Amino acid sequence: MNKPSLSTGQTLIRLAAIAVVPLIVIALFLWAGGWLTPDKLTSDKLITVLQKSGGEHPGYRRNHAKGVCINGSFAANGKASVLSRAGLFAPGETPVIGRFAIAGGNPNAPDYAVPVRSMALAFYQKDGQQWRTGMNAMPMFPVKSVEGFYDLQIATLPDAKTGKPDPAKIQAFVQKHPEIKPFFGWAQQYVPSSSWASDRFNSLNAFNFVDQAGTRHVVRWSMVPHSEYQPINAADKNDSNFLQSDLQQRLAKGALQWDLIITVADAQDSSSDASIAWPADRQTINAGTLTINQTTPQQQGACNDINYDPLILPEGITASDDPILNARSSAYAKSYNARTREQAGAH
Ligand code: HEM
Repeated sequence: MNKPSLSTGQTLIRLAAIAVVPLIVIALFLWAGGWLTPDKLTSDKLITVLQKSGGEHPGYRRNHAKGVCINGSFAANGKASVLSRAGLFAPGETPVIGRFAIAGGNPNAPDYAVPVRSMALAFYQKDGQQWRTGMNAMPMFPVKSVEGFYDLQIATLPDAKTGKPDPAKIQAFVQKHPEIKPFFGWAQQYVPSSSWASDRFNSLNAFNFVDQAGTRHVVRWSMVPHSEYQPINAADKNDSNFLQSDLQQRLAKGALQWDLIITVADAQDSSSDASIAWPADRQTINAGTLTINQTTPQQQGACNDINYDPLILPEGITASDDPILNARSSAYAKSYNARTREQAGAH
């Protein structure tokens, strides 16, 4: 049976419908590639600005580039199980592979030149799930947004003429991101310790702990050192790797320990703004003790192949609404892909 032929109008409508499909596909590609939103802060932009600030160092992390691997275990006392059903909080031991580092993208920076230090940990639960966390030795993050982080890198880039950050740019930054004032106040009076062993490391970002009943608790956490604080001294400045030397000397004498302290938010505490420290009177729970007994150079150590993505979480811990968490996750993946590709010799 012959089909009735289409009128010119019907043919045009059908052709237009067919053309719409590839146009939608092209638009989706442009959108996914960021061409429709050139001002959007992508992980590429974050990594590029970190490289501008720390320099190009193929094979190294794009931030916290200088560090060492560490090994040990976490002994849980069971007390944090009221907040989270994650396996690692039940009484018992969980092996840990971690990393100490100093902030910044320069793997050759002298240890004394960088006041901010970090501890990153991967906990390996019996059920195969992992908890990865990166903590910094500061009480609050300088900024509350990803844009703030990006702007801060730009504002603190050295001026071509003076070799130092331009005070006018810093002033303009503070006007746009006034939340940085408490951080500057802290930094002005802060005297770094003479050892990673005596640093207190803080999650800064908030997360949710989820208990057996499915109830969420907004928390932050800290690793609080057993070793006593000693301020950095003149002799430390003679050794550009004094933190690594100190760590080796201490571990030769015995293991180092920290308590994992969980801080529970009150209703008025922000879960999305890491630039605000929560008041000191908040409920805390000591979840157990971290013991570190071994260190290895990062290039040969197990931590080299670990991306301490803060969103790798076991059942019982979930991300908060802090927008910095997603940005961290995607920037760390970019950095990880770049450095492992470079280490494999494929530039
Ligand atoms: C938008 C904000 C941030 C960006 C773009 C960013 C970016 C990065 C990048 C690219 C790395 C290197 C990752 C790798 O190659 O494995 C890194 C490392 C690190 N960051 Fe961030 N970061 C941000 C915020 C934070 C915050 C809020 C903390 C809070 C504690 C933090 C703690 C750390 C730590 C501890 C490391 C070292 C991890 C390790 O030893 O492997 N960062 N960051």
